[in-house]
Amino acid sequence: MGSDGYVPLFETKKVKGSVIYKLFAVSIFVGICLILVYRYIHIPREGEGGRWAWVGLFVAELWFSLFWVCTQAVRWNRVYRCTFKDRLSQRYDEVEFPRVDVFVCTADPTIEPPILVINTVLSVLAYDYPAEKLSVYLSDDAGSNITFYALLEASHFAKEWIPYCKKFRVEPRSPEAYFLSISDPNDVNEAKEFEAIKKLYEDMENRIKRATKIGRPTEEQRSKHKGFSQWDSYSSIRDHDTILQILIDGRDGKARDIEGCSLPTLVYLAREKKPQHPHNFKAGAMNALIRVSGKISNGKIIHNVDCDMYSNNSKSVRDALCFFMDEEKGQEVAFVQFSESFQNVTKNEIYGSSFRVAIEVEFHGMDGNGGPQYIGTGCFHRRDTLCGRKFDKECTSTWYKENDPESEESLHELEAKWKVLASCTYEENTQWGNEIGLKYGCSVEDVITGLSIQCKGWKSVYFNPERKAFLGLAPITMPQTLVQHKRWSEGNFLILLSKYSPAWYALGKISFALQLGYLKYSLWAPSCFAALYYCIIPSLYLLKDVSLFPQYWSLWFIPFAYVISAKYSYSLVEFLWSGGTILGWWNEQRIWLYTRTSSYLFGFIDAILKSAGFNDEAFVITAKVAEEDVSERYQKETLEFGASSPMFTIITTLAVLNFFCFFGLVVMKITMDAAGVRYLDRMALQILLCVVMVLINWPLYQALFFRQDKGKMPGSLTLQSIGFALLACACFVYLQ
Ligand SMILES: O=c1ccn([C@@H]2O[C@H](COP(=O)(O)OP(=O)(O)O[C@H]3O[C@H](CO)[C@@H](O)[C@H](O)[C@H]3O)[C@@H](O)[C@H]2O)c(=O)[nH]1
Ligand SMILES: [Mn+2]
Repeated sequence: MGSDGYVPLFETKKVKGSVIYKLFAVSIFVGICLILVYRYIHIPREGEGGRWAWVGLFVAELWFSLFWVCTQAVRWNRVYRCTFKDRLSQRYDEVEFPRVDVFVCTADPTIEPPILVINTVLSVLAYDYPAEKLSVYLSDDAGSNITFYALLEASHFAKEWIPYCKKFRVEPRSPEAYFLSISDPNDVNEAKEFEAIKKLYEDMENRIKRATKIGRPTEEQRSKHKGFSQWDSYSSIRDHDTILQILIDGRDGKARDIEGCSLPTLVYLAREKKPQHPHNFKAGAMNALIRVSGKISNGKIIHNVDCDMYSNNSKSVRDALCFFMDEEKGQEVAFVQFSESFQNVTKNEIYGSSFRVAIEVEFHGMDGNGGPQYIGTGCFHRRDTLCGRKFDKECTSTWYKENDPESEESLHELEAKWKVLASCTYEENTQWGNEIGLKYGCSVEDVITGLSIQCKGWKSVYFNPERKAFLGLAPITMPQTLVQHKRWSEGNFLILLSKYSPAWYALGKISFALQLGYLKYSLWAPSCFAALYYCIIPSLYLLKDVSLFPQYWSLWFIPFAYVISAKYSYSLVEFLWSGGTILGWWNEQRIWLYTRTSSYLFGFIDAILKSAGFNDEAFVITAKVAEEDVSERYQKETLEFGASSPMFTIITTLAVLNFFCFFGLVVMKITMDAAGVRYLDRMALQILLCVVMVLINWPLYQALFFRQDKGKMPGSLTLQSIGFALLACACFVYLQ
């Protein structure tokens, strides 16, 4: 307790042992500098073999060093947060709590099945929060009547589900996840109710799945709600009017659950779409929700989740409020970003999609430097900062003084009146998508929006509780993983080129370390060149017998050996400390290689084309379902390739090329040539690099040459990669 009796609602702890870490980092830094010195003073003279290869390596190593500095910025000042929810409830009466508007976004009923969507919706509807203060909005960018039907079913089911959750303190409150986690309650009474609610859920699930299967709700189902009539004028996903339906009206005293308690508001919105109007993807959907919710409930807090990301802890709203409502430090907090975790990662995470180290380490580092990025889901915002308000020390917020939205008219009248807020033309000649709401024109709308908020003087908070607050779905195939990384690398690179560049615009507005933190992501895309160079050129030069690294008896060998071993052992330790496995770490290195050499290259090219005005923005949605055999292979941790793609051409060619370099020549030289041993001496690091490339690509060779299942590499790629690799080796050896 402070001297004036102030008791904080949250606590921030600095990480221990940071001095040791800093010393260690400095030692690596010295090693890196020595490597650069070595490269610089040993550049081969004009006419000597390998001069340009050497210069290229120098540039690549400079790039990696710069990148390494950015990765340090998110490790120096890590902080950890904890909240005191009991103090919150002691200090504030529930009537003093702010209204919270929850946004759930969905965009495609085939790859985001309605049953998944409503599980997420139900998990947030059942938050442990006063119902009168809670409103849930579903934005459906597909404007699908099946999703609407599913939400309608959910609105009925909620009347039983919410009281059940309260009575038995259910966790998690996504019905599907709950039923999966519990087989049978011990208590007899509870067991009865459990069976009953489970039956109710399963019946609903069957109805929804049937409707999904036939592609529309049945006539009988449609006749039960007037809202379906809005689909009469619907022509396609890209061409329909606004559909706005308030399914549960919390302001209406009649909306009660089976125990007679009031229910949260529940709204369905499909904004208007017309082929000639860009719709700006998720950012456009969020902005339409901000406006519509502003009229219906106008919560001071806006909380959003992706449709696959259910709430795993019913008290998360209270956690977030501990940050916003803290009298001393809450004033400066613009948003509270929760950690993003996934329900479907396997033990050794073959696609590296759990982002362990980012979640357990790097975001804590961003937090210590002024606040994490906004990552699009599992986040709580102040409504006014999202709408562009600048930070102002004098301005204190009183949370409970709500601006009551107008409410005399009937529901139907209101829906009709507010529809215009979600029309295509509403934003014309306004600052929406620019100074107000989420920003347009960038496929990581979340990150650029969060950055601009921080540049207005606000802080953000990262909260990573032990029991993960939100669980989503990570991609489960290689194409999905690569495409997702392409979208991210392209978006983050576009931010660097945009008005809100973390390098220029943010200068002086946020801390230097936070700038570096943002740069770490912005520089993903251009990193492709250094990575490509490093995994092609040294291997090819093995064929020419040209050494590009110091020989191992040389003193210059030491910094190389130290930096490589220190950096990788540290990265392994960090990964294990974050809860991963050794194999998981190895798999992550593979994904590191594949994303850098393919996704980031395409991300880079597309970003450049886009900023030159040649290319339209696109947002490829990650699929949340897969066929049975695909899921099975995923569970067995077998890489899934399937159809061919230009990205696969790159990664397979690289793999085969390294294999040729390794096998054809190194093996031959060492076994047949008497000078083989000497060769090994001179080329130790280069050979090591090539061997690691071959080892890490092992599963790829299997997919290319040995596997028979549907998830293997298509045969055309086998031929293509051999052809390209042979051509590259031949050109290199004979033409140069
Ligand atoms: O036109 C669109 C496209 C997408 N979405 C929704 O946006 C969410 C995220 O899309 P997803 O395909 O799942 O992308 P991910 O790569 O998994 O998402 C991460 O990266 C995105 C930015 O690239 C962020 O928006 C997300 O919040 C973040 O989880 C989903 O709920 C979609 O339904 C829309 O509402 N409208
Ligand atoms: Mn997703």
